[in-house]
Amino acid sequence: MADLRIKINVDYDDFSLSIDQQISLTGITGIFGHSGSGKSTLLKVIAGLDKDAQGQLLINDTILFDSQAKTFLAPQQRNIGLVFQNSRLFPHLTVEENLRYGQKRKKNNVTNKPLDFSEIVALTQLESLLVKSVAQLSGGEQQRVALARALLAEPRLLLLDEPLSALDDQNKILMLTLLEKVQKQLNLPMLYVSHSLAEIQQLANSLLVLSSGKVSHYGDIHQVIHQLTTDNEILHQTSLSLTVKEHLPAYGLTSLVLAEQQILMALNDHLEIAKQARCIIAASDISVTLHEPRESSIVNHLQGIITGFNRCNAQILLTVNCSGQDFFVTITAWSANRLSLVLEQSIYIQFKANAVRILR
Ligand SMILES: Nc1ncnc2c1ncn2[C@@H]1O[C@H](COP(=O)(O)OP(=O)(O)OP(=O)(O)O)[C@@H](O)[C@H]1O
Repeated sequence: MADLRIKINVDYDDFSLSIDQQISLTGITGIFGHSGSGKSTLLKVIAGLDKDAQGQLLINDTILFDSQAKTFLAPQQRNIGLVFQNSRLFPHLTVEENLRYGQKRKKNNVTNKPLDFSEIVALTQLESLLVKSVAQLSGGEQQRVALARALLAEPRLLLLDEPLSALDDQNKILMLTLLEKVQKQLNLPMLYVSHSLAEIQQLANSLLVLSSGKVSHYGDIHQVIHQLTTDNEILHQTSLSLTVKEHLPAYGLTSLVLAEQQILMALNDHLEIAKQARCIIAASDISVTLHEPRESSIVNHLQGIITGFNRCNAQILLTVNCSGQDFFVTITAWSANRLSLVLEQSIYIQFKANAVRILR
């Protein structure tokens, strides 16, 4: 397993980026932060596009730069691919010519099996566009060309900086599906920058959060989302991956496994049985009861223990552990008083099937 070791400082007139973090290069790592938090600057340093950074950057034992030792690998020597918001394609060339250019940038010392041109063209759905000039393509098509061109250079790491921001909703979904497929099929680690947490949640396995040029959180995506929820930094929510058990079309439901309990969601028969489904449940969509609500139309009621009790303005954010999974629930201080809720108390949480939102 590859690791990216980042120990860098970048000083601009009004902004400093200071990062000391080791990132595991597996799957997709989301890089999230508000505008101006330093996301693009970090990607530029990794790509070798910022020569003024101080410190060290390594992938395993390979030094990408070490300012003290005056070592600096040029961008084309790093074997790192880039896809930006507005892809920089050659407008006077056809799609195929743009892609062949990507292929020429391939380094010889790659360890992965060589990629087949037509395999990448098929994967990125560009077969029918090869002879077109890129100037004739839509924004979504151009982004797919940019992705294919980056892949054909056979990078060991792919950096994506807001690759969807210029696309409409339909093209965003297409591109997200494509990126997930590409990542799995080529086993290519990706760093995916976005200021949209919703976008990152659909793709990433791990999450790095930047705040004013520093890393505020890093780790498994669900754990970091839970941390951001308890820190009141995002809309309170439970983020989880569950195994799909069965579809119940007669009832309009799909069931998911939560240890010895189950969660029912609105029927989604696109989900594959026995595969993991990633979902979120807004804390405001869950309520608590002291006894199991057997005579309610609400389909989900899970037994759990209150493990967290945080006041947040006039609301209480409860953490309730059900079968080893933390759920977040917002209730009013009035309800907390009326039910005399305390830490370690055994209660039930309840939520409708429609409250379970599937991300992928
Ligand atoms: N070359 C530069 N010289 C001086 N300041 C810069 C330079 N590049 C970026 N900055 C500043 O560094 C800060 C971080 O910029 P950066 O583009 O990394 O943020 P970001 O998190 O990617 O933001 P956004 O989501 O808006 O793209 C900003 O305040 C920006 O103005």
